[in-house]
Amino acid sequence: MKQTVSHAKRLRGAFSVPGDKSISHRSVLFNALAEGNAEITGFLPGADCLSSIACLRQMGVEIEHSDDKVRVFGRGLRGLREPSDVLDCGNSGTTLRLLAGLLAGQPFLSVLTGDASLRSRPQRRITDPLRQLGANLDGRDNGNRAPLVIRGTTIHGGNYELPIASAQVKSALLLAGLTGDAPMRLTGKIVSRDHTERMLIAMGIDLTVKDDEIVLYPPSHPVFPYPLSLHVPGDPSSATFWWVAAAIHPDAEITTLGVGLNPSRTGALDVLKAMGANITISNERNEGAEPVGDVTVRGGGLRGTRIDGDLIPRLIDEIPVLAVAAACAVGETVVADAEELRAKETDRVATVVSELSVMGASLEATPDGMVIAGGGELHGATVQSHGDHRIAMALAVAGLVAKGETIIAEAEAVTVSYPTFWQHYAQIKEA
Ligand SMILES: O=C(O)C1=C[C@@H](OP(=O)(O)O)[C@@H](O)[C@H](O)C1
Ligand SMILES: C=C(OP(=O)(O)O)C(=O)O
Repeated sequence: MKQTVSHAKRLRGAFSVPGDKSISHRSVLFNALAEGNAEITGFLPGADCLSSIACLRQMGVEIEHSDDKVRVFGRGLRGLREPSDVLDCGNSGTTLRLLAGLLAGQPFLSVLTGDASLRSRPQRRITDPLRQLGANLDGRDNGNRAPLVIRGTTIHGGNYELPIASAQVKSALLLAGLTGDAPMRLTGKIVSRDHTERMLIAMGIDLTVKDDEIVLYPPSHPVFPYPLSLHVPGDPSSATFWWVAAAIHPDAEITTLGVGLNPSRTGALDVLKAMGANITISNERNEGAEPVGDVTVRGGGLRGTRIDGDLIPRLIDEIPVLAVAAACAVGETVVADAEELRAKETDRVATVVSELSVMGASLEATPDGMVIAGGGELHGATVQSHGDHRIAMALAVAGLVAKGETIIAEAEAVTVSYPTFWQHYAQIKEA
């Protein structure tokens, strides 16, 4: 599908973005292992989370789902059954990697695959440590690419030092550890989004988090994990599209209501503040295990900044749209230490640089990020999402300030994480 977008005179709106993708995945994956039933509201009905539901159903988990409401009938840590077919994770890295950990300790055979993008993404980051813990799994390219084949077995606890700050790797190992025969201790780069830790603790799992280590003790009593009913907060990664839209537009005021403000996810807010954006946070509260609030951004000028180091895992999925902010800012922005961008749905260094260049931005790829000159005027053009949801939405935001019309090819990719994106896009322009 091609979507044509054009310059907006003004932007206004106050609305809730859909539920957090990371928490939605975890809400169904973890509750499938619970001893009892859980009700989830605010669930993200995006294609990625629907892949998680479909895979769980293939393993005998009963799940009722209607729009943003989900009921999961937990089967306990040892109640899943062998799927009779390959498990298709679609476009979702989170589904594939968390399931690989979860299935490593289940007593049956499973095969995990996905679409062409997912099958091209690196998996040794999970297969290597899982093998070290005793898992029996393999895949194409010596275990580095899906399809992955898992012959479930007893997982041994032990120590693993995480070489990359990845919540997917951390979560895969913790899920494998749940059915292990000894405690699992993770050290190294353990600081990344921490929804798994928060949720497992809330489900009664004995898990301790310190500055330099996470230790998980496999539950010894069959009442664990408890089911966890929850309301999923709005996704800050989705809200960032509107925060940037408002920040780069001279006549804008947009409020995103009930957005997750977990500090491991708010790097984009910190960067926009450092760039001089006019941001107000109100109504801060806790919902379940997560902090939330309302975020209002008003239009104004931005200046260039540096995005690197510890900030990167706190905003990795927001970099495509932050690049749009940087292209509209005065002065240079440098993104560094972000080689992980190259291992997402597309090589997001390459796709951001090629598509924003077509719109007149002046930016260059580096091995671990990009340098964006800033200050240039964007103009409409025909651009490609390359089937990547975050690239499609970042280009749509650029189109709000570009001169003339922008045509975005493969714009349907937004359904992966934000199925109502185009409705909200129309609303903020018409309000
Ligand atoms: O754990 C998660 O829910 C996610 C972790 C991040 O990936 P990495 O763990 O590969 O950094 C992120 O990019 C992805 O969109 C969701
Ligand atoms: C990288 C992403 O997701 P995943 O790894 O789950 O495919 C994303 O949503 O930007």
